[in-house]
Amino acid sequence: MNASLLTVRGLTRRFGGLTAVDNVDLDVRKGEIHGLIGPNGSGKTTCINLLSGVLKSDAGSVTLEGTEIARRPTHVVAAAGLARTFQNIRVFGRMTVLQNVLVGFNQSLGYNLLSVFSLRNGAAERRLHEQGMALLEFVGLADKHDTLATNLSYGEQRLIEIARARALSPRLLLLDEPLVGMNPTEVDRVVDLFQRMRGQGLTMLLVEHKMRVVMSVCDQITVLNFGRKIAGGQPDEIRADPEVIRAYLGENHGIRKKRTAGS
Ligand SMILES: Nc1ncnc2c1ncn2[C@@H]1O[C@H](COP(=O)(O)OP(=O)(O)OP(=O)(O)O)[C@@H](O)[C@H]1O
Repeated sequence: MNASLLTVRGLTRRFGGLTAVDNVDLDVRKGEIHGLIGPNGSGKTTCINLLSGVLKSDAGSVTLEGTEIARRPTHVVAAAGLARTFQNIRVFGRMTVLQNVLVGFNQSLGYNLLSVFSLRNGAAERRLHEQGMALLEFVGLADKHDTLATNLSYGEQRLIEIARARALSPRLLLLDEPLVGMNPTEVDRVVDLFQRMRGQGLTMLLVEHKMRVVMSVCDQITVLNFGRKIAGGQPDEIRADPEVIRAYLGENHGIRKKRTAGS
């Protein structure tokens, strides 16, 4: 069994009288794709926001390979090796695809944005350009590197986000509903990408409602309901868990219909 990369104990966050994340424990092992699932409003995105430093927890510890990152600012968490994508796509529409990825390097290496974009000077800039192109090659967007991001499809913009997150050279990548709004071909493409990223040793925590995908790509799954962890285990165990079926899987087919677009 691989060592734990991310160890979460007693993670708790309240919004007024509502405990959105309630004493959650989570272990994400090195090299695995770990699914975080549960009904709408069960606390998944709040968890991702707590882990990535976007929100501060009220209680609990979060360690990434031994480094405590709970309640630390986002840039400190990113520097510790945690990157994320967002439920609502965040690309810079008026920048080219490559420039969007280079922004990721800017965050990770402390490069000055101007020097990142004036890719004409020294060897460092050329190297950066090559690394950005390699990331685009990996996600299948190299031929569109010079296109404005706004002109790409929804699914392709999601790939830009993933490439940009990888520019941080993360040890753990948090993916918050990366497949929302994608057509089946795009879904298959991204699932293949996840598998190739795992093949390269990248560890991922995946929040996703598409159970076909979760059950086929995840090594381990944690299930939340009303902010609490109700189950954890391999896909087969989760699929057969009566409480998970009652709380979530039994009604899963209706979930996407109830949700509003892009939420
Ligand atoms: N900023 C906030 N202020 C108040 N309540 C919030 C806030 N963010 C989330 N909540 C509440 O916390 C609970 C958990 O929400 P969260 O978005 O984490 O659930 P989720 O499992 O990600 O849901 P979904 O699958 O719909 O994305 C919900 O009841 C939600 O309304």
